[in-house]
Amino acid sequence: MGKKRVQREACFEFTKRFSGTSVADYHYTTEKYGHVVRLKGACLVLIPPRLLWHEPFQTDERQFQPDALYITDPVVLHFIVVRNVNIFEESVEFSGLFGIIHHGDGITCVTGSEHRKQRLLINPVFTAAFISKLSPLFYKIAHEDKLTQEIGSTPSSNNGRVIGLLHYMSSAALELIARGGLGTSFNSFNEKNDFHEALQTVLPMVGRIFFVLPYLELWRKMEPVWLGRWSASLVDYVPWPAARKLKWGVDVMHPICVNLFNEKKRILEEGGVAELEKTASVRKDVATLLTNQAADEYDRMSDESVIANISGVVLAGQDTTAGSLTRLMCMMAENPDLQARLRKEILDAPAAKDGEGLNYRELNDLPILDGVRREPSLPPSLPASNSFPFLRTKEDTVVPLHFPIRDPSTGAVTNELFITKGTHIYVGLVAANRSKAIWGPDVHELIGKAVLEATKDSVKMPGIFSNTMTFLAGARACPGMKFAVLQIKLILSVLLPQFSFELVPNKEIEWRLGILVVPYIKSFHLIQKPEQKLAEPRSIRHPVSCFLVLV
Ligand code: HEM
Repeated sequence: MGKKRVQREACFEFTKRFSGTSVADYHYTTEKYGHVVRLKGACLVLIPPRLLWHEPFQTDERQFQPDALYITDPVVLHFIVVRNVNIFEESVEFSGLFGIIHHGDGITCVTGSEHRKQRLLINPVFTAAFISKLSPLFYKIAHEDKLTQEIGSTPSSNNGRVIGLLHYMSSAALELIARGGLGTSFNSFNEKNDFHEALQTVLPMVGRIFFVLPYLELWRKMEPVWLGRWSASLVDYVPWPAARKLKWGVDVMHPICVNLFNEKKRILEEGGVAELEKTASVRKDVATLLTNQAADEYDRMSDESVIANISGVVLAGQDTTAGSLTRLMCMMAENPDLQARLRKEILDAPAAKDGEGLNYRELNDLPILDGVRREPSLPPSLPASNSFPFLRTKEDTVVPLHFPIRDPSTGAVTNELFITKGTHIYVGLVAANRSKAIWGPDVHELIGKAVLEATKDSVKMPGIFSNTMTFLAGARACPGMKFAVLQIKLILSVLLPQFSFELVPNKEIEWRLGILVVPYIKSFHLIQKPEQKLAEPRSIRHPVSCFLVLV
């Protein structure tokens, strides 16, 4: 058997695993396939995208999806997401999808100077100094959570109560982003809440419409505008439940974001900046910054982009945080000893003894809590870059490698990688966080405090968060990182002293990969519809198929 064939089979096997169901499938990819993996493209396309899209796929236009690279090598990642963002641009799949979900060019779908402008506008409310002021509000909301209210008031039986934790975490995260980031409330703790349901619907549905993703950007920019709107209205009649559900979610989300913006704008026009700032929990928030922009026309964002950003921040900040929190609680349930140590640490903190919530600084002073939230094995809850082409190479480029590659056909070792124009790049967030070569041989066992030690010795990663790739790196790194970390720490500090968490006996939890990482329990969906049987995950050859059918 020729070496080429072996390589092809390895690629194929990896692709099959890549499109597998469990996040755990990713944990050993670097050990098995290395830190740069070529993913084989999918079937031949009937209508070449270049006939439909003005910037055609360059690598192999005969394929519906061309070959792609799945990258976890630290030096390559640094080269791609930090140093050369102009060469490795966001893919049309990404901008088309989020442009449609948010009805406009928000931060998630613009590039270059427009992206920089939008980031500069929202950055001031994501600094440590600013976020630290949010802890009293977060503490109040954590106490309003149904989890603390309902379960806490139920007389406890010896056997405890079985709960779908993600649902509670999701409501709390939505309310935190609403009140902390937008100066409003989405009544997130109400049982019947269309907005909440819409937010939880859109991303899972994307997995079912993956093969139209390359065309969404073209569709949303379609002219005349009425033609685009008219064709969108037809989606309600197509015999394709996933597309209809996605449209339902977007149709519910959009007017709520429009109303929020109009209300803020009205307050600004009638009462000026002082009145607008009264709507924010600490004088400023994302909504006030976006509504009250500089007068300079060049620096201003269109109303459409402002609304898209309001919608984008809610979507980006809600189920990501909820997923991470639930994953951490799961980890606590799997490690009762760690859970007990963390509980003691929180209860022993002076402020906790006074019956007051811990503030930003006090939370940062707790070493076990800090170690736990740095957990590299914590799957990033938004592995978007694992789910569909994230970046596309704009020109032929030679990229340096940290881990050399051996050419299977010649045996030659290379320290550089030639990436051709048009190649799709997946940034392997999950796999990079679990690479033994990066973190050391015990990466799969690292929990809690051990992480702090491991961070010191590990290979330098470009990620902005504790050497992990969880919040990405570079110009597109998550601006909400500090916001998310405060939420996570604060909610843990409120819940752990009140509850002890255990896994339900005989029910194995599996974390599965869609656009978000979502927990499943045996054959039941853990989040919204426990009564519903889990649909079989769909798996085809191309990595794009790693979207899972979640609901
Ligand atoms: C644990 C929770 C979170 C995780 C793991 C996370 C992770 C990420 C990642 C990996 C990206 C890059 C996505 C991509 O371009 O493919 C991102 C982007 C983003 N995140 Fe987060 N995030 C979290 C929480 C939040 C929160 C709480 C907010 C807002 C308050 C937020 C706002 C955003 C925004 C606006 C972007 C787009 C940035 C841009 O394109 O420039 N995220 N996040």
